[in-house]
Amino acid sequence: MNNIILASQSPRRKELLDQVGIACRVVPGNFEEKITSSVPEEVVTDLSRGKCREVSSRMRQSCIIIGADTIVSADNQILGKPYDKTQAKEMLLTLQGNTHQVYTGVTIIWKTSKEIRRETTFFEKTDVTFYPMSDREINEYLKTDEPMDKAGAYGIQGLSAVYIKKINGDYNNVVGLPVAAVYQILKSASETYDIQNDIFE
Ligand SMILES: Cc1cn([C@H]2C[C@H](O)[C@@H](COP(=O)(O)OP(=O)(O)OP(=O)(O)O)O2)c(=O)[nH]c1=O
Repeated sequence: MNNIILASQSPRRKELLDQVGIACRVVPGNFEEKITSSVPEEVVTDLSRGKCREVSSRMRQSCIIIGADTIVSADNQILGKPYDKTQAKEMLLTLQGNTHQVYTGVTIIWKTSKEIRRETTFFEKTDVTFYPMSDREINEYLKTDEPMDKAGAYGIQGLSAVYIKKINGDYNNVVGLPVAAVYQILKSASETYDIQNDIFE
């Protein structure tokens, strides 16, 4: 079982897996992302499970499917990707000068052509502290379009890096995938997998 499917259109997640030598194929999901809880860890674990199961249900060969979801939790609010620039500005005003949490939920499914053999879901949390941003800086950042496809309306890996004072936790988790935790889980699963019989021992 080494055919890995990434159930995500996020280019960052694909880059992170490529970076560490985990070869995968992207199969974009059709899962409707609805936030049904106010508890951040529940939101990301539920959405990652939904994305992963939806893609899994369409796979007809033995494979491992990875699904993920990232949100920002700040000031008792859950911030996903902004709908428009006005909402992106509101998000950045909330984050600047404060510490918030970034949660990524990950679900991994191991399946044969016939059935699911194993499913694991977990989440990682990273604290991110922003320097204060002036109104001019926020408006200039919004002109770049970088915020629009990212939870919390910023990309730590991009131009907004100049506003990040410190982080506590896994950096890659903020970018969209805690790739070290994913690798550790794949490694321990492969150690218990009986390739002859297509089962976990
Ligand atoms: C906070 C933060 C988020 N992000 C990104 C990671 C995710 O791609 C995105 C959150 O949206 P998600 O819904 O988690 O993922 P996605 O829409 O990009 O892809 P898919 O639903 O197909 O899996 O925000 C960054 O790239 N940098 C950051 O600093």
